[in-house]
Amino acid sequence: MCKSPLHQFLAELPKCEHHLHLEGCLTPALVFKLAAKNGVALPSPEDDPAYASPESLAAHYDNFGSLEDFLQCYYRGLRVLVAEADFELLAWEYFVTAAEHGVRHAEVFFDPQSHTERGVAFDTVVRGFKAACDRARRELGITTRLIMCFLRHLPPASAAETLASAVEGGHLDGDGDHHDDDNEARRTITGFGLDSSEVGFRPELFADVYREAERRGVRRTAHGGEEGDPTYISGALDGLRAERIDHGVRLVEDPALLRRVVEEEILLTVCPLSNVCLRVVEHVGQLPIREFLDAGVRFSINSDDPAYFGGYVLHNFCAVQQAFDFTIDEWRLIAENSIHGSWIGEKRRLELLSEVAEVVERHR
Ligand SMILES: Nc1ncnc2[nH]cnc12
Ligand SMILES: [Zn+2]
Repeated sequence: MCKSPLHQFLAELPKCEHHLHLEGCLTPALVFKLAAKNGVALPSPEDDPAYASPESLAAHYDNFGSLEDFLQCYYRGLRVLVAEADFELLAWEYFVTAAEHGVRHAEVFFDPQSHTERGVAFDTVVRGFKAACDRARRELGITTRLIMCFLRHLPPASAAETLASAVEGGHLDGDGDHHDDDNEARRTITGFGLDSSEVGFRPELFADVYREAERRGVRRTAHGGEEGDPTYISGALDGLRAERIDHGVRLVEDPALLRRVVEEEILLTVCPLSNVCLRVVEHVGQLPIREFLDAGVRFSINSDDPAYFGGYVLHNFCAVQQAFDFTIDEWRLIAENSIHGSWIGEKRRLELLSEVAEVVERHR
């Protein structure tokens, strides 16, 4: 996958993934398979030549002009997801690949409104994803958390309805002790996120649903500083009391805010290949990853929408290594920070830290 002498070390390094949209794991092969199973008509190749075959669809995925351009393609593909089993299969395929890439803990996003808007029941989506999470724990030894995202291009009232569905289904029930793994695992939905089009859809619009999340002991993250300027990051920290920031690469433009992120130990969930595919930067070397490491900003490295952006998590680790040539000790720090930023209890945290220590010792 990469020519670095550290490749085997990177492959074995236990990873936590925090920024992964399950709907972003919809491969062209799965689009065609589920369309046939569910009798969903795909655009005809005359209308859209990309839909001629899984191969031509994959080629189309390689050429997005911006976040908005990508999101149109992402939402169009979702129509093939209909039954609980479809959501389970989508997530299961991701977990199998993630395990091959050394993922040991995965906190995964899903976008319920993109399904309920099409008439798919909220509980169908959650039950399917939950079944895959349970199977990942049993068969792959991966621990998981589900993070429900609100689509920021839809009105806050729609977010409030989605929150109500989660409450009614009992998916937020739990006693809020974040240090206890059993309590954490009992809540079907661990956290809330905020995604979709960023610029023009300020985080503060969603303050009410986030306040309710906090009241219920639900964890909070939000996309920010992907295309939006650093005020989208400070808006998420102040207006939503977000505990993590997804992407956050434009943080580097505001040194005072960067110092605050270091002091408050906010984790950034950085997605290098996504940032290149969506033209946030021209190449991975332009990302402020070295600056973040040197300044003490905590970050994890993630794949975002791997079916669309040409790689799963190890591909992202390799791209970072090719650009920045980190040492084993620097990678150890990155791995440990990603464990500290995970929404897990103390027992699992210690397990993951010792797995990292063991791999580091073996490769030193
Ligand atoms: N990279 C991204 N940014 C915002 N919303 C998304 N939804 C799926 N991927 C996304
Ligand atoms: Zn994302």
